[in-house]
Amino acid sequence: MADLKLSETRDLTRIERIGAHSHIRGLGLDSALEPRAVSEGMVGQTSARKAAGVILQMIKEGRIAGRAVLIAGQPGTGKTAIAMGMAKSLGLETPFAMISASEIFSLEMSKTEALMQSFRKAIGVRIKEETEVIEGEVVEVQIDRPAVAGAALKTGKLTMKTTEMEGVYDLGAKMIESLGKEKVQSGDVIAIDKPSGKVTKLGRSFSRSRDYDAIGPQVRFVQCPDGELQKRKEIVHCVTLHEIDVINSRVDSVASLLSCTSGAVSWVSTVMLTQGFLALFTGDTGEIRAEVREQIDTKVAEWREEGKAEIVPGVLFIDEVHMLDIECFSFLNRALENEMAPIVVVATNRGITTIRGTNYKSPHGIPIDLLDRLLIITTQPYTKDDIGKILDIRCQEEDVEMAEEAKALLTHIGVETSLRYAIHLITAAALACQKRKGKVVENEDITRVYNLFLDVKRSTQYLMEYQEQYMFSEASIGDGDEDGTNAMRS
Ligand SMILES: Nc1ncnc2c1ncn2[C@@H]1O[C@H](COP(=O)(O)OP(=O)(O)OP(=O)(O)O)[C@@H](O)[C@H]1O
Repeated sequence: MADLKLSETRDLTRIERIGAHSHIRGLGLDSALEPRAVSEGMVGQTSARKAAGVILQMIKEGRIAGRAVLIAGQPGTGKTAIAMGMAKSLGLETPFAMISASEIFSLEMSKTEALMQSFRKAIGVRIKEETEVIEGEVVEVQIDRPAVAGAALKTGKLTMKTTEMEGVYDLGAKMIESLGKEKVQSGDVIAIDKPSGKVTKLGRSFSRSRDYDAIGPQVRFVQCPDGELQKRKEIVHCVTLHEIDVINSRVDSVASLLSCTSGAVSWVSTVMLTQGFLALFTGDTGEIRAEVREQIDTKVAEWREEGKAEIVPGVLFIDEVHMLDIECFSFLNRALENEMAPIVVVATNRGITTIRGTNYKSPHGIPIDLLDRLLIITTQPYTKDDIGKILDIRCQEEDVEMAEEAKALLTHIGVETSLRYAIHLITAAALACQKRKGKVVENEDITRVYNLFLDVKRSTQYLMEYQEQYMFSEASIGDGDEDGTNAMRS
């Protein structure tokens, strides 16, 4: 059964999924943070990209925390794309958490708990751990075979050397097994992690390179290490505060975390190793008790003081931020004051609107006091040229070959309707093309799908014409603006 599941997973992962933003590979800036016209999947929107680049630089330098940025702009002007670009440009070690504000309203946990979890997913902890390793060139592996099979456990001796010294170590059955697994022989340069006994083959010693007439391309030659055989080495683990929270609430043994003094750091890695990172993704997390978090924060603060850990403030992106209510906004205000807070990037396409949970209106539906804290970046509507280029990139991303004429028509549709609608038509037109056994998407395919699927303007127009036939229709013809969209909203 387990095997079956595994092979199913493999099959599934072979299918490459194309998401709305999969063509975005960064912000497309040069080293001076100047936006390139078309780069890393990004087109136009130069001033917003440049501003995002400055924020990114602040994050990378890691010195500031608790700043908040608002990306405001009309629908489909690339707010989420810019946030994705920021995420892609951050190194793997800087956490990036992304939520849509509506996600925090659930019956399973309170809104503020959901927000708190998102905050802590965006705060990284780089934990440094010292471990002892034995590193050197193997001179000899000598295994004493028991006279009678199975009579006693195998024992043996391992002789290792560096350029300066040589040492002999007694081997137990477990070590013999590890060395056997790695096929360790004399002339190999190996490292043995002392606490776990894990053997890593670093390569073959240069001094042995003449031993062979023919050497396979996979053989790696390394220098015989110098200095002591036994060394202390630093290992770095990167986890988020949320991951530490989850592990602790799972094993429910903060006590074990707290009881570790010198070995506190290795406690994290031991739990990671024994429970595995996968443990983090299974089942519901539920609410995490405040005292668990408090204790973890105290412990992390201690590690920081001892130089064993560093905080890496990441990015928390909250899309559709106008969906948060007044309680959440007040939570955000306070959470941003915390010295470990991540950079919070929020986005909205709303104008002046009601703050959820109140009767008051405010720009973007965000209370003025929070708004005052935000660095505001605006996105601008796209030019025809930009739309054409984005559609071109999307065609490449979706592996769709499109005739120049058809691209021009699609760009025109994008200008008249919306960029999103035009992007959606790419896949549909490619299917229409496939159906007529064509290889290249032509005008006829675009026209076909344009007539099959309505854009917002035509859909509204249709509603205005046939509203009597629909239930509970309240709009009268004169209600709307030119294209009737206001009437639809009302
Ligand atoms: N400058 C850009 N370069 C490349 N692709 C872009 C750019 N701007 C937007 N896109 C693409 O256009 C589509 C719509 O953009 P996006 O979802 O980022 O808009 P948005 O401003 O977040 O919209 P909304 O306000 O409706 O959430 C996405 O597929 C996005 O990747």
